[in-house]
Amino acid sequence: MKVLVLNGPNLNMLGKRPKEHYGTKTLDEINNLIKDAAPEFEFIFYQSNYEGDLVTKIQEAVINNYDAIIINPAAYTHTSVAIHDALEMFSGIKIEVHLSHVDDREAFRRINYVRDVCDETFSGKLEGSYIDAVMYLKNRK
Ligand SMILES: O=C1C[C@@](O)(C(=O)O)C[C@@H](O)[C@@H]1O
Repeated sequence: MKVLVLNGPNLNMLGKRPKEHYGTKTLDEINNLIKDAAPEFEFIFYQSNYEGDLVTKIQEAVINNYDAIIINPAAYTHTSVAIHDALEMFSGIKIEVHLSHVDDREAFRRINYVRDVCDETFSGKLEGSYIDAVMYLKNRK
C-alpha cells in the first residue's frame, strides 16, 4: 500500500509548539512511529507551510494512483477550499488527522473544510492519532 502522509503549516515545529495541545514529539519522531507501525507499507512523507505545495502533493497522489492519504492540514483545515477540492479528486482512502481535539477548542477550529471529503477522522490523541490512522488502513486493506 502506497500512502502519502501530508502535514501542513507549523507541524515542522512540533516539539516547540504548546505541549498541552501538541505533545512533545517532533515530526521526524512521529514519522518514525508511523513507519514502525506498518513496515509493510510504502510511506511518502511531506510537510509544507504553503497551501499550494500541499495541493500539488495531493495531485501527485491522484496522478500516481496512491492507495491512501493521511493528512493533517493543520491551520488549513479551517480555511482551505483548495485542499478540499484536491482531496475530492483523490479516489483512494483519505484520513484526516489532528494531534489536538480540534472540535473542543476555539470556535474557529470547528470550521472544517476537509472532513466531508475524508473517509475517517482521528483527533485528540497526539501522535496516537496518526497511529490510529495507520491501523485503520491496516484493517481496511
Ligand atoms: O496547526 C494545527 C494543528 C492541528 O491540526 C492539530 O494537529 O491538532 C489543529 C489545528 O487547528 C492547528 O492549526
